[in-house]
Amino acid sequence: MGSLEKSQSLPIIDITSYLSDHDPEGRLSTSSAIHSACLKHGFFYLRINNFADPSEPEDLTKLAREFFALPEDEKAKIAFQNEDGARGYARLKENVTNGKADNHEAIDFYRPVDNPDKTRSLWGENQWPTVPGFKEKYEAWVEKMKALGLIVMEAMANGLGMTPEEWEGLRAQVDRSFWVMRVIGYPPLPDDHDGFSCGAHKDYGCLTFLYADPTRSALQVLSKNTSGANQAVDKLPVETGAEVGTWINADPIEGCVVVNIGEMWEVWTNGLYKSTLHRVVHRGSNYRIPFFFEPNFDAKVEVLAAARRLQSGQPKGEESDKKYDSVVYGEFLLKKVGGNFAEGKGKYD
Ligand SMILES: N=C(N)NCCCC[C@H](N)C(=O)O
Ligand SMILES: O=C(O)CCC(=O)C(=O)O
Ligand SMILES: [Fe+2]
Repeated sequence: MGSLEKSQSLPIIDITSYLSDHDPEGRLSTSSAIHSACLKHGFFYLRINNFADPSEPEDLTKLAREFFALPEDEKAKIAFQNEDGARGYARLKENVTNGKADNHEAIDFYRPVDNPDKTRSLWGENQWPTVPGFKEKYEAWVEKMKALGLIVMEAMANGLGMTPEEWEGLRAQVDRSFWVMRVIGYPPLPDDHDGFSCGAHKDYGCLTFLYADPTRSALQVLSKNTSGANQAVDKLPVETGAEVGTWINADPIEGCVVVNIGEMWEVWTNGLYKSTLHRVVHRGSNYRIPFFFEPNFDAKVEVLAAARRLQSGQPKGEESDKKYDSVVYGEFLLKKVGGNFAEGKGKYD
C-alpha cells in the first residue's frame, strides 16, 4: 500500500526503443503501451533517463528557485502585462482556473515568432530572467523536449496504425510546434484557500511533459476507471462539469516525466483518446516545469482516418462517423489564454 502503489496505477513506459533504429519489436510494444495508456487514462509515465540526464531538470529547478526568491518588484520586470499578455511572469493567484485564483506563480515562454508584435495576444517576445545561466539552460531543455515531442508523436502514430504517409501528414502539423514552457512555483496551499494550487483542467494541445518536484499527492488525475482492484484512490468529489470519477495521485517517479495528452488528441482520434482532467493540490513548497508540445499555430486539426478505421473495428476498411469539428490550434489557444487571468488583470480580457 502507500503512495508508490498510487503512482503505479498509471503505466510506466520506456522510450528507449525509439531512440535507435535497431529495435523494431521494442518500438511495437512501446507504441501499443502508449496506445493503451491513452485509451484508458490519457496519462502515463515516460521513462526518459536514456534521453535526458536527470541532472538537467535539477539544474532547472535550482535556477527557478533563484528567480522566484527575488523580490516582487524584480520579478515584475518581466510581468506578462508588459509584453503580449501571455509571455512572462504571473504573480501568485494571478492565474485563474474555473473562476478561482490558482495558488501559484509562474513564468510562461512560448515558441518565438518571426515578426513579434506585443500588441497582439501571444505574439510578443519571451522575457527571460537575468539569473545567470537561466536562458541557456532552459533553451537547451526546450530543444530536448521538442525532439522528445516528435519521437512520442511518431510512437503514437504507430500505435494508431497510421501508414507512413499518414504519419508524414500528422508530422507536418506539429513540426513547428507552438510549444509552451511554464516554470511554476508552488507555495504550500493553505487549508482555507478557496480553490487549488491549479484548478481542474485539460491541457490544450498535444503532449505535456511534466518534470515534477518530489512533493507527493500534488498532481491529481481524474480516473474514470474506478473498478481496478489495486487502485488506491482519494475519494474526493469532482466539482467540474458532469465528470464523474475519482482523483488518483500522479506522484513523480525518478527518471520519468509525467505525460498527458491535450484536447487536440481528442479531435485527432474522434474521441477515442480522452484528454484527462487534472489538478494540483500542492502542500509543500517547490517548483515544477511542464513543457507543452503543441501543434503548429496554424495547424488545422481534424479527425484522423486511422482513428476512424480503429473505431469502426475494420482497420483496413470502413470508417466511423466524424464526431468532432476541425479546429485551428492557434485560434483555440487564443481563446484559452484569454480566460486564464482574473477579470481586468489580463491585458486582452
Ligand atoms: N497550456 C496549459 N495547459 N497551461 C496550464 C493551464 C492551467 C489551466 C488554465 N488556467 C485554464 O483555466 O485553462
Ligand atoms: O504542476 C503540475 O503538477 C501540473 C501543472 C499543470 O497541470 C499545468 O500547468 O497544466
Ligand atoms: Fe495541466
